[in-house]
Amino acid sequence: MTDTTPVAVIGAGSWGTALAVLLARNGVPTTLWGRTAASVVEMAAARSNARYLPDLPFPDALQLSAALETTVRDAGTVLIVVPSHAFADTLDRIAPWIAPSAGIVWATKGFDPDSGRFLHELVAERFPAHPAAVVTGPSFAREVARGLPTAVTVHADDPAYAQAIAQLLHSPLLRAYTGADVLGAELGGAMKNVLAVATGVADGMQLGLNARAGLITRGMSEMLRLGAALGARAETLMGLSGLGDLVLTCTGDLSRNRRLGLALGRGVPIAEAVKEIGQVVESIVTVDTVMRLAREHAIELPISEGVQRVLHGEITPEEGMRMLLAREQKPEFP
Ligand SMILES: NC(=O)C1=CN([C@@H]2O[C@H](COP(=O)(O)OP(=O)(O)OC[C@H]3O[C@@H](n4cnc5c(N)ncnc54)[C@H](OP(=O)(O)O)[C@@H]3O)[C@@H](O)[C@H]2O)C=CC1
Ligand SMILES: O=C(CO)COP(=O)(O)O
Repeated sequence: MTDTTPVAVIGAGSWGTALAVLLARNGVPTTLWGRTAASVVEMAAARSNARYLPDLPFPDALQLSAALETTVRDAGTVLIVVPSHAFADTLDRIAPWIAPSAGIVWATKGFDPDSGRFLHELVAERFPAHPAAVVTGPSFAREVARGLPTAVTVHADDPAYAQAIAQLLHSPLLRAYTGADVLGAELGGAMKNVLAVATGVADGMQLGLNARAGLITRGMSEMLRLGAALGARAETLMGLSGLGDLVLTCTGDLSRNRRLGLALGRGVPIAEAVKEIGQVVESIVTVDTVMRLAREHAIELPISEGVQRVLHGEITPEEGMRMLLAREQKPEFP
């Protein structure tokens, strides 16, 4: 296995910054790249990311850069942590500079919104000869930044590569597990964002804890149904990348997707809610791909469909909840 270091973290938002700090604290030579030169200069001077992750001092060893070419050219691992809508473009931008032996790892959750494809499909098509892995699981950037105990999972077709990347991240307070189901790991991380909006809406409408638990469980069932049709392993979806992240995002108020749902459930217009959150809210684009995949495979996903219709302004949150409650009685497991 070729050297996985140094690591270039591409994307200086909350999660890219938290991962870069974690890696640097682990003694991994790491450079954090941000797309706006002025904010990189600010971060370098303040030794922190005031906009996305305030109060997290950067370790001395963490390097900052606004120069994509040199950052990528020198890297053994390019760790992409941009929002899903910028993922394909980021692959294009790193392509001229990436070393032939460097690996591509991503912590982005979602699909390519233009094509509706999985991110690993984009990576495999563009970089067939490079090792590749996805890092996912229940991990609020703010908690990782504070050094609170966290478990993530790294999936790759090549188990040795998953292990090598997990080794970089693993530390006394961050357990990094491994797996070989890239599709399943990506599906869980994408779908939980959509389902978090639904539980947020219910909580925003003060429908109670029973409703929340019912939505999480029936949401899990939607994840398993779509996963089975796409070839994901059920164990993956019941693990950190699926159930783990679903529980975190549906119940934790640090989640931006949950907060969007909470605001909608309280009657706040979507544009206002998104502006107030001020960070990426992946469900807004992810939901369309989830429903496209569901239709292609003739699978009913009533909760995800309700979220799609609410996010598109076709129905109100109240109508969405009424529709779910009015569905026919049926066995829990078909
Ligand atoms: N935050 C979290 O707790 C976790 C997030 N994730 C996932 O990580 C991904 C990134 O999220 P997160 O860091 O939270 O997002 P944030 O909203 O915190 O930050 C987004 C970052 O992406 C940058 N960005 C936006 N568009 C582009 C582009 N076209 N090219 C390069 N950079 C761009 C922004 O730059 P600028 O400021 O210049 O606009 C900003 O630095 C998402 O897919 C998310 O689901 C996964 C696990 C945990
Ligand atoms: O993916 C996350 C935690 O695992 C972050 O969730 P949000 O994007 O909803 O904030």
